[in-house]
Amino acid sequence: MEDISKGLEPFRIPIEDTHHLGSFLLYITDSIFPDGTPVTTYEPESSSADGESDEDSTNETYTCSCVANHDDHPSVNICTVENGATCDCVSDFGNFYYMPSGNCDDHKDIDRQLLNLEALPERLPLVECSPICPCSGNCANRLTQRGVLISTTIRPSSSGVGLGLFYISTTHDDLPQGCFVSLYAGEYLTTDQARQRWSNQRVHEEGQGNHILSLKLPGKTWHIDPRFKGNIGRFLNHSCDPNCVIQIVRWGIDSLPRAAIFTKRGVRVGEELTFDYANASGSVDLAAQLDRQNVIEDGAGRTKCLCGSQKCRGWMPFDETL
Ligand SMILES: C[S@@+](CC[C@H](N)C(=O)[O-])C[C@H]1O[C@@H](n2cnc3c(N)ncnc32)[C@H](O)[C@@H]1O
Repeated sequence: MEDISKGLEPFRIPIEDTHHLGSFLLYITDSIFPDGTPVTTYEPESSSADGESDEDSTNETYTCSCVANHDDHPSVNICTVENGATCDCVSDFGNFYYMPSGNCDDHKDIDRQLLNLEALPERLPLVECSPICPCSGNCANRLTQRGVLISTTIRPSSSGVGLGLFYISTTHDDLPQGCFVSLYAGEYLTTDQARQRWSNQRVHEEGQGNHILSLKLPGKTWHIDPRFKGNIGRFLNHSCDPNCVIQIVRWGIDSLPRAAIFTKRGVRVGEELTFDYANASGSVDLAAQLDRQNVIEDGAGRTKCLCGSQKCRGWMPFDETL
């Protein structure tokens, strides 16, 4: 079977059905701007082109001095909670990753880190050491920068909603809660660009589905569109009772927010990985709001949800700003 990542991820990601890839053109491991520039090159400005204020802006690049501590902490995992006082990133923003005792899935040679979801205050973005921090690439505060380290495959979803992403393993070990699955990588769009794409698609490609994930942060919304260029994140279907959750993560405080997918409970071998599309900002607010409104009575213009869970709200969440 073909590896959808074409060797770009640490392990092969077989795809069982290449005939239903729709508009998908290119596998990328991290997001890009529509002109192909990597989002790692983003430099915040005091005001943005689409007129929204950018509260995240700063004129100073945040620098981490972890390298100064290499002598005291020769271990590669220098940026841990235990060594937090010696790492600017960890002392300022915390490190919510921990190493469980024992192995947790098929790649037993990997030191698997997990996210402590219970300890993380809701909506708080994770801040990892940045790719240019002088600590080593093996630093314990860079979990989402290492690619997809669990075994997955893409195959038709049993709920009949096209392709989906499934956890596979030869060892029959469940994935534990807090396991990093992948980023939701795609093209970063302004709100105007996202609206334009969505309206074009509705006119010319009806039925192809909406892949745009909107990250609503205070004062700023970023849209990630993996329809043409993306990673395995684009194959996770929506469930009203999902086994994964989206968590906002920054690779350095002044970087763009990325969307990272983590398991929110244990996942059995063969299970499809899903998240709640209403949860894209890392918050339970919208999902709770949809429950209160009982959107089942008001489905105009929405897609019927086929997640099949007992908690199904009836309709797919829809971003009204698009
Ligand atoms: C991000 S894609 C997910 C992957 C998609 N199934 C595929 O084959 O490419 C999102 C689209 O999948 C479909 N979808 C995902 N979850 C669904 C659900 N619970 N009910 C109905 N359609 C769903 C919708 O068409 C949605 O716009």
